Amino acid sequence: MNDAKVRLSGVTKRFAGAQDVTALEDISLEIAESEFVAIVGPSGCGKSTLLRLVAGLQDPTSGSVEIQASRPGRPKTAMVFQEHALFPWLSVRDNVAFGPRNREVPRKEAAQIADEQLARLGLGRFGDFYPHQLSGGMKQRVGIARALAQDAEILLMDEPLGALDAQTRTLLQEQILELRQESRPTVMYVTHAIDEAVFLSDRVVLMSARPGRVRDIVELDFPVDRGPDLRGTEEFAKVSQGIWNHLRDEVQAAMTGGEQ
Ligand SMILES: Nc1ncnc2c1ncn2[C@@H]1O[C@H](COP(=O)(O)OP(=O)(O)OP(=O)(O)O)[C@@H](O)[C@H]1O
Repeated sequence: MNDAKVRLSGVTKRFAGAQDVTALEDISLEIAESEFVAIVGPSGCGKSTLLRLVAGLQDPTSGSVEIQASRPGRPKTAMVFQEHALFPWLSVRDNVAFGPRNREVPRKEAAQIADEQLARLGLGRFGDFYPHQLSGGMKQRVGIARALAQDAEILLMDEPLGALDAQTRTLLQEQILELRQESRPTVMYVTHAIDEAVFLSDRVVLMSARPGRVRDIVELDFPVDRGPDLRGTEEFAKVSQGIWNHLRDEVQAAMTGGEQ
């Protein structure tokens, strides 16, 4: 891929300690502009580590991570975490405006950006609220709005719906799909939920039990303008089952201790 937005080449990550842990081994992966790539794999296979390496929060032990910048000054990455990680002392609006304010966007403009992103997530009325006044699903939407407000080259989402109940999760999956259709961001999306990966993405990267390697990459043929009905189709069930069949051994290996 010549025009890769993200290029991971032979990335290995080891953590030194009483017991050395190889979290990731020889990961090579390219992600195109506007592509939505889901990453699934058993617990502990290094999915979060992978996102942290792309975010520049950690360095690979060997190999490289390159991000193609589209314009100077644009943040490379913005992260959405499983736990919303909002600042409790800031209003919802100020939480979302935090990224733009950090980039020295004037206060009024940053508030405007925040209000726009909150409106996109159906939270237009809640700008003056504080995080403790919101439900878990609303907080998570604020977390997503906050990441979107950073207008980063790549959106990194680490199990963003993992802590939510099934119904809220289903609704938020649909919201994320709409956001995707509106603005076509480049996304790396870690999830344990195979149906979520299939519903949202262009490709699903299947990882092995630790040390995490790319075991397979499944290309999905569903169009970007897919709707919620996709979930009820035979093809959706077939693809999801196929991914689970691939993953089952890895999940079992992780449960019995993996390689280390
Ligand atoms: N800072 C660290 N120091 C030492 N070991 C670490 C560190 N961060 C992660 N690890 C180890 O690296 C491995 C991969 O962790 P990581 O959190 O990336 O996995 P994961 O696939 O995201 O897991 P889960 O699905 O359970 O969230 C684990 O064995 C973990 O204990």
